[in-house]
Amino acid sequence: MSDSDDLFIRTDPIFVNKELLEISHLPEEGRIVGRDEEIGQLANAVNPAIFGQSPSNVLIYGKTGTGKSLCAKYVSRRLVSTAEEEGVEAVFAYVDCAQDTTETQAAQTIASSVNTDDTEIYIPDKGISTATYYKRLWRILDKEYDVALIILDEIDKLEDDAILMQLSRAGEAGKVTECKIGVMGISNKIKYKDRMDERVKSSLCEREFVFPPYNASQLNQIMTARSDAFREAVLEDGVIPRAAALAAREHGDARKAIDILRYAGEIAQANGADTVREDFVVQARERAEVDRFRELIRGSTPHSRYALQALTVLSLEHCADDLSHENDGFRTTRVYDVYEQICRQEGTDALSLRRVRDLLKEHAFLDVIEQSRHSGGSAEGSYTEHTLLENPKVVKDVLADTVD
Ligand SMILES: Nc1ncnc2c1ncn2[C@@H]1O[C@H](COP(=O)(O)OP(=O)(O)OP(=O)(O)O)[C@@H](O)[C@H]1O
Repeated sequence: MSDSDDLFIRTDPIFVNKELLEISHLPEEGRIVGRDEEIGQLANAVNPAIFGQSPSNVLIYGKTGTGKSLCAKYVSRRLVSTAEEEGVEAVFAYVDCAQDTTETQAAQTIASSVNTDDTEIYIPDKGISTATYYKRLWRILDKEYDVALIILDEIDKLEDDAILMQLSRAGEAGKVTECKIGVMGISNKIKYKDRMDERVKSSLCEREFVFPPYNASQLNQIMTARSDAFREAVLEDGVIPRAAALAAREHGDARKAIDILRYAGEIAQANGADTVREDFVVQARERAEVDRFRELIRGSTPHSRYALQALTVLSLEHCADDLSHENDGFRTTRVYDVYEQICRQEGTDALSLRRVRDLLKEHAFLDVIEQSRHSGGSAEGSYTEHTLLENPKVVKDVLADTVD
């Protein structure tokens, strides 16, 4: 090959604006689809901030990829700009509690994100006590703002409730006198609230919202709103409807629907195809599923993974027996027996049957497994069966890869 030959393709034949399909991409207002009602409700809860009054504390629940973080940030941004028009100084801070799991880290993140040059208050990355971070945070808030909204995303990942207690009581306790504080907690754990301290619960959960999974038509609109990521005429007509139908049937997760679309484009690229075809969507979906599953598992506790591993062991044995090709379920007590064996192998104490039942429920909530109630007749009463929704071999590999 001579130097005058082209070794590289000079323009991307498939994508023209691929950022629109990246995970980190935050859609603008016009691209948030199908969440008008939820956005309206959230806005209503924090609306008092515009009159300089306390916003309600809210807790947002919903499965992964249902737009919780997106809508919380969107409403907060709009609140800050509308408040400003009304002469109210508002601010919002976003904390990813999966990153900032300790009280100190979360307090540091909030303080540094609301800080301004004018305060002349210094918030170091580390090296000062939690109490000092709080003191500086309260001073900044009182000095600079009338209202502060604190978004705590993946709130269930916090080590304890300490910061929730501080934030929800700062006004009452007289630590902050000028600034009103509102907290927006976000979680995809249905059981999260049960773990909260009663006092925190009563102040933090003034309003609760559940974001439902997206249906096929909403996913279709979400993807269509980003189809300008592709070059003109590259996306074949059936691609988005197919991706939307698959994603809606499985989980209603917008992030994964968008991943499927991006992967389908990448597969077209890898195949040197001129267009993105419907059959690429099916391959893309498989890749997106493994990714999705890996992400769901990464955030879970060791015991939550052992419970899942137990169900995987049973499912694999069942496949090996080849009793039937049907995906049969396993009763909680059977899963629990295998879970206990796994705990012994791992050298850890098993949790109670009740806790393991809750862990399985969390997996069901996230569509990793499916639960069904059965009636065993008058002698036996009713019982629950658990079925793995993913391919057990994939689950096994992903679990084996996952370390804390
Ligand atoms: N209604 C929507 N319109 C447009 N894009 C959306 C919508 N909902 C979600 N998305 C896209 O999916 C991504 C994931 O959404 P988001 O982070 O809000 O989900 P989440 O419910 O907070 O999920 P998780 O619990 O996993 O954090 C967003 O960054 C956005 O790109």
